[in-house]
Amino acid sequence: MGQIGDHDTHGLLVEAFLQNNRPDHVSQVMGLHPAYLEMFLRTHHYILRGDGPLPFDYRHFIAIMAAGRHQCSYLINQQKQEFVLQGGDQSWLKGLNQIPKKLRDLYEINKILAHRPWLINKSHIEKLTKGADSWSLAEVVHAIVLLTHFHSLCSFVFGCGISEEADRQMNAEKTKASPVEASNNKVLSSSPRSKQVRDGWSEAEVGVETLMERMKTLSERAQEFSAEERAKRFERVESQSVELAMALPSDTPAVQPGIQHFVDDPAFVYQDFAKRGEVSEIPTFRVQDYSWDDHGYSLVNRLYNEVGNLLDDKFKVAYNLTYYTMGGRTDVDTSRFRRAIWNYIQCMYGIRHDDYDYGEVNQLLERSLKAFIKSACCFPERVTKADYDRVLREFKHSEKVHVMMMVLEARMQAELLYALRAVMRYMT
Ligand SMILES: CC(C)C[C@H](N)C(=O)O
Repeated sequence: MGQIGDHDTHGLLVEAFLQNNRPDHVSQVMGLHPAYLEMFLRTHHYILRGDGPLPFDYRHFIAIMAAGRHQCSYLINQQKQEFVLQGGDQSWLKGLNQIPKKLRDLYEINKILAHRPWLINKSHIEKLTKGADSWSLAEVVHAIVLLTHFHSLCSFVFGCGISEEADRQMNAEKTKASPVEASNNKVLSSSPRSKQVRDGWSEAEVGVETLMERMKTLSERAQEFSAEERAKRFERVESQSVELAMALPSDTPAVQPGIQHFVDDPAFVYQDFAKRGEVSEIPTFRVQDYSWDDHGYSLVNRLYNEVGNLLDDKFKVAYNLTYYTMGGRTDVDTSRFRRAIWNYIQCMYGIRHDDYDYGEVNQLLERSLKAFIKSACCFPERVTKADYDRVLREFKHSEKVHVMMMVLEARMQAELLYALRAVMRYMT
């Protein structure tokens, strides 16, 4: 009596979770776009807590492995708590060498999907589904959805400066410094870290006025180009993205001691699709041959009940959401700008929309914005709050968050397209 038994510890954890994590930082920031937040949370809760082939402890551990690819301690800690709440075996939290072989086997596609999704092929799926302790196809699809969801959520977390704010808040609580109000303003407040100005990031921005003029001109003279010209323009944007890498900070932070047991082969990182080198027989991924709408969506639905629908709703909101505003101006048709962002993101993963003129990407997205988007997508762990503050200066916070939300979704869709195509090829 009076002792805290296992059951009580469990109760305390539940309580702590409810108090500390709801609403968590991610929901607060996404709350700037309620229509999107709703779709996001529906999927998030369903894949972690809803009906599905994978046991709950597996789901949270997969989330931890995924967040580990970008060293996102914020998400890792959150998912560790949930893992414990679900009664997960705590010895797994000692690291990857303590987990069942079946989970360990997933690590290969975790790595590939996070950084070079074009490398996934049907043999990866085959390996998982054959032999002792193997995965069912439904389980593989559930795992793929979890992996891609958490990889891209890392982009959002770092891209919006959420992790720095969460860390600061934790430190403040530890040292009993002034209580940090978890308001949106605070979450997005400026960080003292990383004051240095990086090459290519500091270039003067063209500004909203010019951007609006360019969008207008583009819609007035809707030009038709030949298929070859369109392909060439795609390749140009792709190879320019390689040059952009020069301007990017190349310092991957060393993996923090607290999470390194969840990270294997941290040196495996994004490599430009255009520089895929020896494996260059890998062709550009053409959306006309395999698209979310026509192929991915139904495959997910078939193997993992309703999830195709949930993802579809989420992609649609992310792609179509608009307030017809731009940096304080109203009644603006922003669709060209938003499409340029979405297609640029997928271009970095070698995905081409055949009917799109990639020349628009260069007209509408300036170098500093491209560099920021590329960082947030491919190297989120390198993005600092200061980077967030420096880009898109004339835009509102909610608009920057809007861009990050597109980064999350376009990236997730890109990873999913490659993964699902591999599943489809394995099945046929
Ligand atoms: C990303 C933003 C420029 C989007 C814009 N505020 C819109 O409502 O469409």
